[in-house]
Amino acid sequence: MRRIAITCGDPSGLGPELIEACLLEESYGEAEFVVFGSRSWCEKLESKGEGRVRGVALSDIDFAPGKPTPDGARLAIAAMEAAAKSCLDGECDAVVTGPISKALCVEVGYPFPGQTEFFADRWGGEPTMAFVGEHLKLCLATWHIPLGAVPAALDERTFKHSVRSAAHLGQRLGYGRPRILVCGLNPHAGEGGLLGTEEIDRLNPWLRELRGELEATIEDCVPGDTAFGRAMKGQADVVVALYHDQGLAPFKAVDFDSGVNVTLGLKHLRVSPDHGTGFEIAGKGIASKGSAHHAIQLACRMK
Ligand SMILES: NC(=O)c1ccc[n+]([C@@H]2O[C@H](COP(=O)([O-])OP(=O)(O)OC[C@H]3O[C@@H](n4cnc5c(N)ncnc54)[C@H](O)[C@@H]3O)[C@@H](O)[C@H]2O)c1
Ligand SMILES: N[C@H](C(=O)O)[C@H](O)COP(=O)(O)O
Repeated sequence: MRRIAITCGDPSGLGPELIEACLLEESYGEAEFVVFGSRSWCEKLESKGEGRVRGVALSDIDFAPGKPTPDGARLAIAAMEAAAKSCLDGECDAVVTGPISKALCVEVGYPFPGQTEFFADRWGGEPTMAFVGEHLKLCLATWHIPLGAVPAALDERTFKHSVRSAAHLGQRLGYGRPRILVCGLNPHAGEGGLLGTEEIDRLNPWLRELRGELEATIEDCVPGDTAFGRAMKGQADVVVALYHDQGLAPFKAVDFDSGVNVTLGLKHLRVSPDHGTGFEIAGKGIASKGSAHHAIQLACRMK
């Protein structure tokens, strides 16, 4: 039996209502859940959860949907802290996080650009930000850094780690020898050096070395503008994108409702819906619970 920790995320965002809808309307087999959030939310989920949900109340404030506050950001951080500890203490096996506002969290003293970096700090390990959707599986080589910093950040260790993570993700998802497409950094993967030389100078030689090491099929860098189309046609199992929007623009266009953000490489599994706080639609009953549902499902099943 798996026990899954679930954080509320920003209590004025979509997290609480979507987690509530999932836990009270969907079935997750034998799994049990520990939810971290406001007292009123925890008590409601615990009372309606038919013995499968335990609530850990971390604030007595009733937060209004769509009206984010510094206290809400503090609760979001406290929930992450308690959930991370629940895995370290052996009480829970994995964490599902509700979406937070990074900007608001930083305003109240949070020192990380996202939740991936928080869990890496608390649990240890070398994280990879990955996404699993109905149609696409994606690993990012770099994520929460300015675009201008990407070329320098793509050193041998970072680049190879992302491709190794893609091979590992493919294997965990059941592709025996995953086929991996790695996007080039430059338009047309450099067009033979005409549009940039990182592929020729560094990335393709590193891919050649990885071919000898990994149980995976890996081509030289492919143009980023066709990699995802090829994956959609079934020509690849996992795509590696070299920076945030190269991967997440196509991924969210195609798999927004089924997409799960998966943090690989840490001591425990952490997953999240692929959407953000959605403050403008919070509390209106119009948000889709698809991504949150898939995130909880994956946490229950992925070892
Ligand atoms: N895992 C996370 O913690 C996480 C992930 C992404 C973004 N964020 C944060 O969320 C905040 C808002 O970011 P954003 O506006 O770029 O992204 P967003 O995902 O919150 O919203 C993008 C668009 O999708 C819509 N949307 C979001 N979730 C939806 C759902 N479940 N059903 C239907 N429509 C939905 C929104 O209304 C909006 O139009 C930012 O502070 C960002 O940092 C957090
Ligand atoms: N980069 C993610 C996205 O756009 O969906 C998002 O910011 C969440 O990142 P963390 O899981 O690190 O919070």
